[in-house]
Amino acid sequence: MRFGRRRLFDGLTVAVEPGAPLAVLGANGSGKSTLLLLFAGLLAPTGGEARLEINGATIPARDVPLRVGYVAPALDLYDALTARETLAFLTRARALPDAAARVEATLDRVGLWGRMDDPVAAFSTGMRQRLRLATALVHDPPVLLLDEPGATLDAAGRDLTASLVADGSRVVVLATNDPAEAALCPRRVELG
Ligand SMILES: Nc1ncnc2c1ncn2[C@@H]1O[C@H](COP(=O)(O)OP(=O)(O)OP(=O)(O)O)[C@@H](O)[C@H]1O
Repeated sequence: MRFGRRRLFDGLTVAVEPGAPLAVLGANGSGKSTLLLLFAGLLAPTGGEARLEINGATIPARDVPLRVGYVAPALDLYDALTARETLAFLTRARALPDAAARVEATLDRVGLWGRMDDPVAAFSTGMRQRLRLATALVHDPPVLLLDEPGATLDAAGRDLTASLVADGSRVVVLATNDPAEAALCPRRVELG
């Protein structure tokens, strides 16, 4: 992957098992966010291809959003929608079953049950981050890509991200500069 003449990484293969989350570490600008964007299929590599394989099967590009939950600080939310409407939109876009119950259970999981009918415009920074986590969880993906998930969260919110990272049923990749978050992961890769 390159930006102009700056090469970030080349020929990188990462195998991550459920129950053994991988921390992606490195200085500011080393490429952590870029790597997660590539994994999420949200950025095309400048050369070659980025491929996501689960149990040896390559996931077609169009299916990657269904198999991956992605959270990053820059992920935009729609201010005009409520939290419930935000997730309802995603359940429709992803044609998910049991949409109403799924939306409510997910908002409960991230601690937004009591505010689910408030517009996102009225949400605090940490509440927005909790809603970002909800957007990554609502389709119950086997892969979670978390870019600095706890940066704006309170203690309960950081416990929530810790429980997501520790969830042995999912493949988790966590990009972070926070040593406490990194310590949740038994495996690490250092960029730069
Ligand atoms: N859209 C872009 N255009 C040009 N350069 C970019 C772009 N996105 C990222 N870069 C460059 O790629 C490098 C890696 O950026 P990236 O955001 O992946 O780093 P990071 O490790 O996540 O940093 P941080 O710890 O600050 O979040 C930086 O040098 C950055 O300037």
